[in-house]
Amino acid sequence: MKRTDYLNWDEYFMAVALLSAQRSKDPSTQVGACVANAQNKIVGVGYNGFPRGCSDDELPWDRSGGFLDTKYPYVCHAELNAVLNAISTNLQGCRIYVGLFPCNECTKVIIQSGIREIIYLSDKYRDTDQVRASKIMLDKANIPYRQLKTRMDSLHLSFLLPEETGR
Ligand SMILES: O=c1ccn([C@H]2C[C@H](O)[C@@H](COP(=O)(O)O)O2)c(=O)[nH]1
Ligand SMILES: [Zn+2]
Repeated sequence: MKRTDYLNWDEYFMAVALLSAQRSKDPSTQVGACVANAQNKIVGVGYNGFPRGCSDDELPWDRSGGFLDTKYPYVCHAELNAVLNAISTNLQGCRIYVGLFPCNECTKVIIQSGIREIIYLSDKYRDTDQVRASKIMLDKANIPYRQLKTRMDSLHLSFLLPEETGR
């Protein structure tokens, strides 16, 4: 009998986004993104982090203070990295899976890249003007967005060998 508790495509790509987020050094919000094409192949992944060559130990991770003393002017958002890391610049018809609803700057990148759908988990910044602007642009551009509905609360990964766990 085949397994029935396997991940569906949406769960699989969101899990890849969440796994990618685990690479983020941001102490408060770790965001991951995964771009999948119409053939359900992963074509790009990313997470929020500082640009290449900008040391994680030298730039600030603070949320408050003078603008230049916070992470905000420096951090590359997960969606931007996923698009820039993609194996092709042509993302027409792709979907992007993100842990957090995209900000307005990421939304512009998503629209311009040709991505045709956004699937997200958290919308914790829904009351900000950035996310309001995202939704205005997405509605005008006819790009649907939906929150992932899943029967799963969590996913357990183990690095132990099967013989070590007795499974
Ligand atoms: O579209 C987005 C919006 C935000 N992020 C990243 C940028 C920051 O590293 C965190 C947000 O930090 P807070 O401390 O919650 O303000 O999320 C992103 O990758 N994509
Ligand atoms: Zn963003």
